[in-house]
Amino acid sequence: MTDTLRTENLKVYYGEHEAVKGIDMTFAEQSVTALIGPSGCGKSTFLRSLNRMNDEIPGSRQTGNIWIGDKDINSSETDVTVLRQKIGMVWQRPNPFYKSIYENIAFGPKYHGIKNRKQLDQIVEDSLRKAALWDEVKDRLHTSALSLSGGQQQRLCIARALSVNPDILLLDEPASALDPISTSKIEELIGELKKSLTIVIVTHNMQQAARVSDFTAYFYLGSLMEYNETSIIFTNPSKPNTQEYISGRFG
Ligand SMILES: Nc1ncnc2c1ncn2[C@@H]1O[C@H](COP(=O)(O)OP(=O)(O)OP(=O)(O)O)[C@@H](O)[C@H]1O
Repeated sequence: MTDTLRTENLKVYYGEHEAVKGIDMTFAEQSVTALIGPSGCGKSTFLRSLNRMNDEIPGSRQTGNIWIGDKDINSSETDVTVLRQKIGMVWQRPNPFYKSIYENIAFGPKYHGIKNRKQLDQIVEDSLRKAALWDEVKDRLHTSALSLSGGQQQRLCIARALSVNPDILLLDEPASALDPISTSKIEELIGELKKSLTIVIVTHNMQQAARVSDFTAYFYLGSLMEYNETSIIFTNPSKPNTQEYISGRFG
């Protein structure tokens, strides 16, 4: 079990613009939570705040709290590198390093001090297996990661995040740039990974949210409008606005 991730009155600003307006959310462990809502409603901004990726955006600032257990991730005691090891992130476009498949996975563990070759080999194999990529790449580990297909590159990026043993994985539209077969592989993988991880996924694809998530949060204009079990959000939402969005009437 990991410590529960929770936000409390979280607000995120870009300059004067309040992009995320006071969100209180608790994420269920070993579950998938989908963040949905029309373009510009603050899903990605909220997601990025969860492992302090917004720190990298000039002009962005935040108020409120993000807790992991009883620790505030924005406290001055937080080591951001360790935080991002524990809360990994995968972006919309696969972004492997310009290195071999092996080195993409070994990079994080090496950075965190693992030097033993056998141990690294094992981590590389385990991570690629967990990301359902091992069988496809085991004979070409030392070729460039850029020689992989887009779908394979995205699973490589998931393997890279897994290599440092995270508790939480943040996925920002991880399959939106992929073909249907690669997309279903990623969805299957999410189903496997949630057995040991807490997953938060931003998606524009309503079928995907319904298929992969246990809980769904509907955002609108920077506010959290509705948050419940996915089966309830998709069959009996409490707000008309949620119903209109999920049935494709806007957004
Ligand atoms: N780097 C940035 N600088 C300034 N404003 C930004 C920045 N990133 C996002 N915003 C603004 O913050 C608001 C929320 O954007 P965000 O990307 O979080 O929404 P989103 O729901 O993820 O949208 P999409 O579904 O289109 O990706 C928008 O008004 C957007 O223009």
